[in-house]
Amino acid sequence: MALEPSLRAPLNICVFCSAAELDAVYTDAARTFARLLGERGHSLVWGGSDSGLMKVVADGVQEAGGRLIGISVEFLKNVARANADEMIVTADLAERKAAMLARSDAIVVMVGGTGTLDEATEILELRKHGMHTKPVVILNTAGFYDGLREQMRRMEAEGFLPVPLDKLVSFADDGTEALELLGA
Ligand SMILES: C/C(=C\CNc1ncnc2c1ncn2[C@@H]1O[C@H](COP(=O)(O)O)[C@@H](O)[C@H]1O)CO
Repeated sequence: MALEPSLRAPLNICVFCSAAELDAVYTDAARTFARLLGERGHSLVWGGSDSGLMKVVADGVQEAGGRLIGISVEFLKNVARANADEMIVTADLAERKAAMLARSDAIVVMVGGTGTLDEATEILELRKHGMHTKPVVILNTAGFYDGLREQMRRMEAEGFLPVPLDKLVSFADDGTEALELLGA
């Protein structure tokens, strides 16, 4: 049975998402998710930048009262958000992904490009090998990840995955479902 919101422990939720400026179909969904996250007292762990969807999510969490934990990287530190509650600067992308995972209780993958895909696949690969057990949810706004889900189902059906797909990752249609899947 799901716990009442007031009884749920606040989580550090890591969000991977696009650094690009996007259509309202994506920004509206990101704003809604970010607001829920902040209102429920969770903290956002994210790439630290103040651009694109990353900014939309950080703004939404902060405006709703949530904490911001940025994990930037040396070559992008000049575009890091100024008013995050914490900002860590790592030496390179590999160190950054490790720090993001270490600081998080759960991971949500929102719409994004190669940067987001790189982060998502690394986190899933580590989970596959039992290097962590943190839940990973793909927020499939407007069916953006339908193709990826199809590909992963094929990997599972044809024996490419050593663990059942549903033990590796869950897909959510919106922010409410994503938090529900995390019990958050
Ligand atoms: C505004 C400028 C650069 C900002 N770019 C990024 N800042 C911080 N983190 C980034 C940036 N680009 C990629 N990342 C990380 O990858 C994910 C987004 O990548 P995508 O390819 O846009 O999906 C995101 O989760 C970040 O952690 C100057 O041009």
